[in-house]
Amino acid sequence: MVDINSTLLLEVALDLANSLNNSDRFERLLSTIRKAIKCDAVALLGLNGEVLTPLAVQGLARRTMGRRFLINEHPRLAQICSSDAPVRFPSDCNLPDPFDGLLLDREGDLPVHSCLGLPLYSDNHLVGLLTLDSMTSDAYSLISDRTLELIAALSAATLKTALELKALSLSAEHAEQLVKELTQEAFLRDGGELIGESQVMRALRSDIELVAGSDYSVLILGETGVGKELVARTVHRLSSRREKPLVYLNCASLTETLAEAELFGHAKGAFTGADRDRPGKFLLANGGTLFLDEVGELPLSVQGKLLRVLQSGEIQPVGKDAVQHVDVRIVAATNRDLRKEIDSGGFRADLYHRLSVYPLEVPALSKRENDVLLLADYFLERSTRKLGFRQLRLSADASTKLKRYGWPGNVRELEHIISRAALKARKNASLSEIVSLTAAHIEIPDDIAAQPEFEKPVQPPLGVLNLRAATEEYQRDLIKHILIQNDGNWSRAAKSLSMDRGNLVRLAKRLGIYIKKEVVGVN
Ligand SMILES: Nc1ncnc2c1ncn2[C@@H]1O[C@H](COP(=O)(O)OP(=O)(O)OP(=O)(O)O)[C@@H](O)[C@H]1O
Repeated sequence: MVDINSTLLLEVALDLANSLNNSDRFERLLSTIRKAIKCDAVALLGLNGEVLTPLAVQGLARRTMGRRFLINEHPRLAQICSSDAPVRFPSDCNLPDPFDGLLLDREGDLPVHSCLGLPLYSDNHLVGLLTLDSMTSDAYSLISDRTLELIAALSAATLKTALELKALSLSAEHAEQLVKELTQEAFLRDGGELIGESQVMRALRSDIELVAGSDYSVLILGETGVGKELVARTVHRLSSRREKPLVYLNCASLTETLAEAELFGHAKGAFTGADRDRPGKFLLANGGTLFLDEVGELPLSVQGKLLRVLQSGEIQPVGKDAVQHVDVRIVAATNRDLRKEIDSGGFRADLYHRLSVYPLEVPALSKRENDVLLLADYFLERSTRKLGFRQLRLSADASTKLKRYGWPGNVRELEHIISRAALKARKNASLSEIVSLTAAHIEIPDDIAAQPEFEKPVQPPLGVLNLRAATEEYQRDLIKHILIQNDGNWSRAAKSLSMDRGNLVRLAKRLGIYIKKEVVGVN
C-alpha cells in the first residue's frame, strides 16, 4: 500500500490558511493531489441540491467547467454521492463516465481506465466530490484507504473554507444565497444560471451582486438574446425580495389602454371587454419585483403614468377612483438606445433617469472571449439529458466554426444552433456512444443566407385581384418567413425588416399572425 507524503499534506494545509482567491485555492488543491496520486484527470465538484458543478478541473477540457451534472442522471456520480468512503470503480466497470470524451487531447471513447471518486463531507454533510481518472488500469488499487481519506478530508476542508470566506465578506442577509452562487448552483429549476468566465461577464456578475442588495430601479441594456431576462431574474433572486413574486410584463405590442390595464389593473366595465375587476402587474408584484421587458416600446402616455406611480408608490386601476399603495421594485430591459429615443421624442427623459439609477449593460456574445465554447458546452449538457445521449461533445472543426461566427442573435442563437445540431446528430447516432457534433451539424447562416430575406424576391400571390388584399398577403408571407428565419424572435425579425419591433408586432397582429415567442402561425 502507498501512503501520502507528509510534505504534500502540509502544502494543502498551508493553502487553507493562505489568502488565495477561491479558484486559485481549488487549482492548488488539484495540483497537489496530482503530485500525490498519479492521474490523467482530476475534478473538484461542488454539490448544490441535486446538481454537481465543476469548481476546478485538470486534465479535462476547460469547457467542462460549463457542465452541470444532475446526480440521478450519472450513475457513477450517484454511487460516489451515496457512499461515505472512497469508491474505486473497476477498470471493466460499464457505467458511463461523466467525463467520457472530455479528457484533454483524447478524441472518442475513454478506453478501459481506472476511476476513483471521493465523497467530500463537512460536518456530516456532503458538500462535493473529487474524481480522479487514470488511463492505467488498476492505477488506484495500491493507494491506501487512509491516504484517500486524508485527501478527502483536506479537499472538504478547502471547499468549506472557500464557502466560509465567501460568506464572511457578505452581509448576513445575502450570505446563504451567495454561498449557493459560489458553487454556481444551476438555477435549473426556475430560470437558468448566468454562464460566462470572460472579463465582461465577471464584471457584470459583480455589478449584479452589488445592485441586487439595494432597492434601486435597474435598467438592463443589451442586444437581443444576450440574456437580459436572465439578468433580471438573477437580480431578483439575489435581492431581499426573492421570496416574493417576480412578475413579468412585455411592454411591446401593448396599446395604450391595454398597457395601462396590464400595469395598474382595471375595474369591471372600464372598457369594452373588461367583464370583471382585474388586478394589474403592480399589485401582483407587491412586495417583489416587476420586470418590464422591452420598456422602450411603452406608449408615451403610459410612460408618464408609470413615472407617477414610481414617484408616489400609488396605483389607480383604470375605471376606479381609489388609489392603492404598492411596494414594487422595477427592473426594466430594452435593446433600444433610449438616449436616441429621448432625442427623437419616443421616450421620456424623466422616466429614463428614474429607471436607470443603476444601468446594467449585458455584453454582446461576440465580446465575451471564450464564453462561446463554455456556453456551447452548457447547452450541450442540456441536450445530452433531454435527448437521452450518453455524451455529446464538439469536434474541433465544430468548435472552430462556433468561434469564428459573429453571433448577431447572441446567446439565444447559440442555444438554438446547439439544440438543432444535437437533434440532427440524433438521427444517425447510437445514443449509447459518445457523439461528436461536427461542423456539418452546426447550421450557421453563411453570408448569403444571412442577407435580409426581404432582399430576395418573394413571389406575388397568384389569383388575388384586390391590391390591398394582395399587399397584405405579401406582407403576411414575408413576416412569417422572416420570423421563422429568426426562430420566432420579434426583435431580430424587426431588425431584418428595418422596422421598429412594436410596429412589426402590431402589423402582424392586424394581419392575423399568431403571436407567440418561438411559434409562428396564422389564426
Ligand atoms: N449567460 C448565459 N448563460 C446561460 N444561458 C444564457 C445566458 N445568457 C442567455 N442565456 C439563455 O439565452 C436565451 C436568451 O436569453 P434572454 O431571453 O434572457 O435574452 P434577452 O436579452 O432578454 O432577449 P430579448 O432581447 O430577445 O428579449 C435564454 O434561453 C437564456 O436562458
